[in-house]
Amino acid sequence: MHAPSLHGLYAITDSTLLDNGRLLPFCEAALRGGVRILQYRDKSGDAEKRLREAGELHSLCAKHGARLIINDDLPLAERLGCDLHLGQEDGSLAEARQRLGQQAIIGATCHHQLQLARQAVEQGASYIAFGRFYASQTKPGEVLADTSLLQQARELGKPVVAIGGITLDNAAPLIAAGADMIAVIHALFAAPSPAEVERRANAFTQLFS
Ligand SMILES: Cc1ncc(COP(=O)(O)OP(=O)(O)O)c(N)n1
Ligand SMILES: Cc1ncsc1CCOP(=O)(O)O
Ligand SMILES: [Mg+2]
Repeated sequence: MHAPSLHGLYAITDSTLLDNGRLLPFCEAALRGGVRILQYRDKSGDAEKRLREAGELHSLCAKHGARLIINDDLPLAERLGCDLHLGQEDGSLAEARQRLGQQAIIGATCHHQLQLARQAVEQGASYIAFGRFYASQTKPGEVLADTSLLQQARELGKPVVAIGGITLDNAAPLIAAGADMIAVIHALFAAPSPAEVERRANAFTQLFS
């Protein structure tokens, strides 16, 4: 496994948008479009399906030189040898670091609070994620974060992720304010076809060049 670059477009799957056989073709299109960090985010609670889908995505990511990050589920990440993203209610970062090892990418949700990011870094997080920054169809109830937080968070010395309602039209100010990665669900995977996912992924990726 090559050294991960925690920079650029961070694509996150959604089990509703990517149902009916769309998960693999849409994710492959995103990878063709330049995604190198993909998160498997599935809230179904169907353990068998989650194991199968995450395994398939893991192989796909390996083919494209990308990393697969599992949302919420340390045992699944451990079983597949994947990376992990944990929210504030998703278990201990320190335990995850201990079980997945020093090389694993482990991300932490810090909402709109620098203090949560400080704690996450102390507990071994590889990156710190803030948001939502805009109106999000996926998580409308999340508290809004201020763009100034991104610049402040850079002082913690870890890659900074911005998330929440990010589109091709509103991403640039977040990158300018200090986001190393922009995490996107709807503006990428609500696309009507794999070709359009690839086009959008490519356009997001170019915002970083
Ligand atoms: C990159 C990234 N940032 C934030 C989140 C949100 O995590 P969490 O607060 O645990 O909410 P759920 O995604 O689990 O609903 C994330 N998944 N990824
Ligand atoms: C998981 C999550 N955490 C904060 S906002 C959000 C949703 C991001 O999805 P979208 O890009 O569709 O707003
Ligand atoms: Mg979570």
